Amino acid sequence: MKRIGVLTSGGDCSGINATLKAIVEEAYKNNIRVTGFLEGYNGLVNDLAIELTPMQVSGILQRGGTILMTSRCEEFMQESGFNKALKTLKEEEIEGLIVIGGDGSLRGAKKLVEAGVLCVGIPESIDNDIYGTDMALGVDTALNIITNAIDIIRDTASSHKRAFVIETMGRESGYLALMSAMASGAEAVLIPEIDYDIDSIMQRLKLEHERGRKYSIIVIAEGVKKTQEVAEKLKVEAEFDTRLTILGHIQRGGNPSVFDRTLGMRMGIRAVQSIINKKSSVIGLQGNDLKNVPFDVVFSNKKVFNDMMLEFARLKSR
Ligand SMILES: Nc1ncnc2c1ncn2[C@@H]1O[C@H](COP(=O)(O)OP(=O)(O)OP(=O)(O)O)[C@@H](O)[C@H]1O
Ligand SMILES: O=P(O)(O)OC[C@H]1O[C@](O)(CO)[C@@H](O)[C@@H]1O
Ligand SMILES: [Mg+2]
Repeated sequence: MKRIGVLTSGGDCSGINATLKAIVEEAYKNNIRVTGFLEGYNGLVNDLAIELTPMQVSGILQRGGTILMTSRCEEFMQESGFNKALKTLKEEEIEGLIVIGGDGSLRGAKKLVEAGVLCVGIPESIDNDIYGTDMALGVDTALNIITNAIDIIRDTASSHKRAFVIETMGRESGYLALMSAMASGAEAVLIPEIDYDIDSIMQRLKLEHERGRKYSIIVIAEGVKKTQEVAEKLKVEAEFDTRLTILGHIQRGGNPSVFDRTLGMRMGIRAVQSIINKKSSVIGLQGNDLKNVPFDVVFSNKKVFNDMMLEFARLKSR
């Protein structure tokens, strides 16, 4: 094998650059050269190719974002764009492709496999909504940022006797909200996966305030789509001095945690080895081990919370 390709697609996260460094170094160790496609699938559709050498990936390990840039590419989802992507892979003499991205990007990778491309996916998305891996790349860093932000908000909430409604990202997944609520000791959490009862939450919080609690933190996953409504209710009906913080894109940047650096490097090395062994699959972290999970398995199952997390969510959502 002489040359492999790599691209990063969908929302970025921290840990991608560490992964790219490991991919290039592992490939060079095996006398394989690496082409980086810029801007996700747009780089395949429009042949935006660059040579990635060990020199180019030195000093990037600790940086957030992706040096390859990323995008959401509509054209790739259409037949004409997809065919252009196949043509690029042929013309650039790519013998295997590594796709680093979220569930959408991996669906794209699955289509490439079905079209005969040797392709390995690295699950990367702060949403942690990909079946077959306990953790996607970037989740741990995002959780650390969110938990740190909630700790900071707690200081001001407690000084002012306020209720704070904090919205996390995650699309349809409540993973970030639930885990950060647990890690920060939030009083309540609302996620799309679990039925919630806002009136009962308000009653509980009011009772706690009567007993001496001076502030409340309510974490809401963006997928619930009720953040404004809940904040308004707390203000008007519960008469809490309420503030709303939407954390937004600070959840997606910053230096990767040690966990994401090492996860990315391990997944990167495994991805190159899988390409060499001609194993099209998604690299999943299961327990402490990496596994090659077939694309079909990834997309025929839905990621769910374990019983303990579900119990915690139920307790905090009423
Ligand atoms: N079903 C699909 N078939 C082919 N390509 C797809 C498909 N879904 C998504 N893609 C490609 O992957 C790109 C990224 O997908 P998407 O916007 O869903 O992000 P993602 O990879 O899930 O990452 P994240 O959700 O973390 O932002 C799309 O813009 C498109 O180019
Ligand atoms: O950066 P964009 O394109 O606005 O996308 C935001 C979305 O991407 C994610 O950060 C990752 O999928 C989601 O949590 C969020 O809903
Ligand atoms: Mg996604």
